[in-house]
Amino acid sequence: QTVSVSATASHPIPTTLWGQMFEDISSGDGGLYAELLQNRAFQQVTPNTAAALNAWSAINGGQISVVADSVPVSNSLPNSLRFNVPTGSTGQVGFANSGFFGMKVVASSTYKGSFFVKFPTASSFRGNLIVGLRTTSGSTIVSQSVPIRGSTTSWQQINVSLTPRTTPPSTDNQFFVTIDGAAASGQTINFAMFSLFPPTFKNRANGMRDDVATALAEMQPKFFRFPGGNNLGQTVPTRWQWNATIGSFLDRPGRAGDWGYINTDGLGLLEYLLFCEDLGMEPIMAVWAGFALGGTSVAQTGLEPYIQQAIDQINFVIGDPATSAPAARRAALGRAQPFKLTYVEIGNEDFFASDTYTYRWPAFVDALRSAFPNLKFIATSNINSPVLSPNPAQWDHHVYQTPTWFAQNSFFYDDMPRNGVTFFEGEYAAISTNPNDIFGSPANGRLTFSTMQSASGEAAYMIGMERNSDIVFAASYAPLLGHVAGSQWTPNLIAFDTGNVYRSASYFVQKLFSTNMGNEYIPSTLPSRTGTVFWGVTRNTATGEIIIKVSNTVATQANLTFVLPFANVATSGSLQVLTGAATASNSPTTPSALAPATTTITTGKTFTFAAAGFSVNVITIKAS
Ligand SMILES: [NH3+][C@H]1C[C@H](O)[C@@H](O)[C@@H]1CO
Repeated sequence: QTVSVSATASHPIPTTLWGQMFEDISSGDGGLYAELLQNRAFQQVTPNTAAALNAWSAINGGQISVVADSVPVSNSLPNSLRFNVPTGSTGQVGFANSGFFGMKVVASSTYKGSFFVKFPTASSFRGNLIVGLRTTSGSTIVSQSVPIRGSTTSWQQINVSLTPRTTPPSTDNQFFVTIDGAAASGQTINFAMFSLFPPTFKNRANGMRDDVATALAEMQPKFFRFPGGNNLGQTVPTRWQWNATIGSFLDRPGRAGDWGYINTDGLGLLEYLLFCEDLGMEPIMAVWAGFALGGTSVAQTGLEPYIQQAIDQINFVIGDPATSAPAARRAALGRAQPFKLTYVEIGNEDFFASDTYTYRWPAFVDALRSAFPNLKFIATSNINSPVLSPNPAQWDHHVYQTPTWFAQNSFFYDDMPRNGVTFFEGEYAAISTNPNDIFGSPANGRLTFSTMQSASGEAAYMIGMERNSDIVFAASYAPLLGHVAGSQWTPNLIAFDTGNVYRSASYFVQKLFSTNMGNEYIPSTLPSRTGTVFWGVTRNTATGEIIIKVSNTVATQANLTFVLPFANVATSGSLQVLTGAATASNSPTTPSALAPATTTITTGKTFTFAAAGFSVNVITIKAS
């Protein structure tokens, strides 16, 4: 196959083309968000139930229960941990938190802990709490003594700073609080709002888990879609609400998330926005748009308060503190300057409620567009079905399919009309090899981790989106992150457990495209729509490099001859290649089965290239 490359670019590559979609789907709390304690503030639990004590356990006979405190630590956090030392206790008595499937502890790292404590009734007790980290088998890793007294009947915040000298043998570790049982026999002490942070990404307070955030940063993503996805809201009262996710932890009630567990909302709107800036990403921010996934749509006559809440959410991001209360909240939290925001998504997957989207879309867009005329609003129902008014200028298209589907739909956007409407491929992934049961179980073809076959199929589809990036302005694989021990969805771009991060085959494909984007598209001989090998050419005008991406989606090697029209073409270029067996994948048991390799290849005005079976290739050549 000969590929003739054009001398002139057809269109600029949008700066936002490759990015990340994020929602908390076993990926926020216990994942990207660095808080180590699970159920840290007993949010949204029913007092006096075993479930309320999730992740908490007693030590040496300590009696613990979650109670609705008569004087809670804050209005948003009505529950406390009631700790009673049985009379006749001996030895250290207390309780522990098991984190999210344990917690990673590393020597010489400093773990910053805090909690609130009070005696519900005054007593003459004076003594010390021992606060620290221990292995699940009970041996202390590091601890600190904290004096308390029974006269403290109002909430007192305690802060500890724990720096272990040794690294424990595993991640089976706990945070603990104990007291001398004999000295404290019969005492009752209340606790609230625990928190324990390891060192975070860029050392941000209330920040991100360093190894996970580092893996995200390595992709050099250009946008970040948040906070959902489904996690926008299963019911109207439990929807994501921006104002419940900012400020002090004491003011964040948490919510029942859409994936079967409580979201602390410690990872909130300001944390998302700061993370966008830390990684050089533009936000693509969703507003809840009157449809709850459980099936409820707010009636047209009842939308106003939710539209106002969306306006306030946007004002928190870009408003003027002098004229907008939500913007003044942002300034009071230390950020007077507005954040960069171009795109706002109206809802999520509203094809589940197209009938009401026909009135919800105009209600939100008309109000938001008049409040923020410079923003672009993305519709989330099926493209032009139903027809919406006003006609959306941006659509969010999602597709989960087989590897073959992606290879066969590399030309998905080639036939779209060029009429000013642009597209956000907000979620796409090859998730099953079974076209008759895409969302089924692993026994029925569902992928647990992406494979070389799925990643090369996705690459073929991405080559198509790059070719059509005059109308595709952004695309992101989904879901981005998932905890291997408790995920609601597979495959994820990045899997992680308590101590490790696993970069998938698809992760390396996303990274290859995002770190080798170029800034203009160079047309070339089109691949066959029904073929199995796909290629695309871009140029980086700053470096004078031609970037050729090739995806071979089948086992047989593909031989290509490239013909470049440029006067000067380097005789050698760099090749970054990800290749392996069709079913090869990176997983906890085979964490580095697949990794890109960089070599030098012979290039020139005309050169041949052999694309290995099941391979994704990026060739970079100096040319002018
Ligand atoms: N059902 C998928 C589509 C939705 O937007 C996401 O929350 C889910 C996983 O990426």
